[in-house]
Amino acid sequence: MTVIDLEHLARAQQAIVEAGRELHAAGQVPATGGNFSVRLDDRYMAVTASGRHKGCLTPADIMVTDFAATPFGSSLKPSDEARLHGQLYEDNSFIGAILHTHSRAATVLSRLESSATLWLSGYELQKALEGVTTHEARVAIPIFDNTQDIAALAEAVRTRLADETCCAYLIRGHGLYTWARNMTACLRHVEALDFLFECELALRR
Ligand SMILES: CSCCC(=O)C(=O)COP(=O)(O)O
Ligand SMILES: [Zn+2]
Repeated sequence: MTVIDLEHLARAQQAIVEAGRELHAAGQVPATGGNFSVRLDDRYMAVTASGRHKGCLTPADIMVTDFAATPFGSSLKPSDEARLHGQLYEDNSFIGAILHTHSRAATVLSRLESSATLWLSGYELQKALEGVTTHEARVAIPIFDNTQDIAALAEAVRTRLADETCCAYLIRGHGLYTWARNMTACLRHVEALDFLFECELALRR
């Protein structure tokens, strides 16, 4: 029988509500863009329901699904992109939180960069990313073409990330996915990556 730790769920919901407020205020999730999740255990996640405005979430907007995005104990519709979250949790036991954002910089830069990888190097702030210790590192951010076929995209991400170490990917003309061991580190990734994307855009102008 499946048992969800309700205290853990309540903490996850609160972390997601607060992340939504912060990210909306920072211009990272305009309109109803973006979706967020927190791992509950090795099968389930707390994830935003579809179509919610991320700046004014309440705990009731955050539901439980398994990693296949099947709702558990809820009649809400999960995020259209919930399977992208589930795929990352399935394949990476260290991941505790995932944020998907739709900033202007991520949207524009992923369209300007026509190759399948955005390379970041030479920035002190890249050390805000997990595992990066020097401005001299070359940080790869994979770029996937946008699609409405989320199951196919999740498989493409799975295949590519099996061979590459990274802490984020871009979907072209769409936005950013980033992950970390917990929500605090994940929020830091969003802030740092968006700063780096803005820098890249300025350099390419
Ligand atoms: C208006 S944003 C289009 C859908 C999207 O890309 C997104 O991030 C939000 O989808 P969700 O189903 O999670 O609300
Ligand atoms: Zn999106």
